[in-house]
Amino acid sequence: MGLEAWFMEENDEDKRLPHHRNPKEFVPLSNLAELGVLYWHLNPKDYENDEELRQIRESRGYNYMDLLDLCPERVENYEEKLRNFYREHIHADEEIRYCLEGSGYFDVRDKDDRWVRIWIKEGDMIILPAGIYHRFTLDTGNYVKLMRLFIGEPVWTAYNRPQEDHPSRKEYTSSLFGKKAGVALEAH
Ligand SMILES: CSCCC(=O)C(=O)O
Ligand SMILES: [Fe+2]
Repeated sequence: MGLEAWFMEENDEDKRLPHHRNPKEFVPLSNLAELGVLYWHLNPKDYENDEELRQIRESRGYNYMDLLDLCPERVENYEEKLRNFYREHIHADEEIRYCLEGSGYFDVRDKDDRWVRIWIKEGDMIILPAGIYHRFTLDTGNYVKLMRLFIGEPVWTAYNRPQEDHPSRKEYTSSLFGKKAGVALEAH
């Protein structure tokens, strides 16, 4: 069990297809952790009474919660939203998503700027750190229901790439590569 993630083959095929490389190149959870991506598997059937979810929310301060039922009937400007989700972007805050039904792909950039495709399914909860370049698409199942969590009043503002001067981006890259490297480069 666990989350599946892999290096993407970038081509013009439908973004909802898996885009595996040939041969497939899976990315272990430990590599995602190095990028600051956190993961839990929870029981989505009883999320209202889930003690594990309650503890995660409490320890990380996620007092805001809402549900995003990603289907044309329930979401205004559905096509436009999906297009925007798939534009490479960052946020000033963590992006916390818990999959209650369906599935989809979160793509994140690794240290070498390669796309890693993360397949989230029912019960998967992931946290993307502030400042990580990412995007989202449905898979060929065409449906997902997500819980969104946040600390305080939610801000979903997306800053499209490039954002190298954005404070959250700078903080993220220095957490990845170490502050010393950044200082050494600036001294030149
Ligand atoms: C459908 S939730 C994931 C899309 C995304 O990256 C965002 O909401 O910022
Ligand atoms: Fe996002």
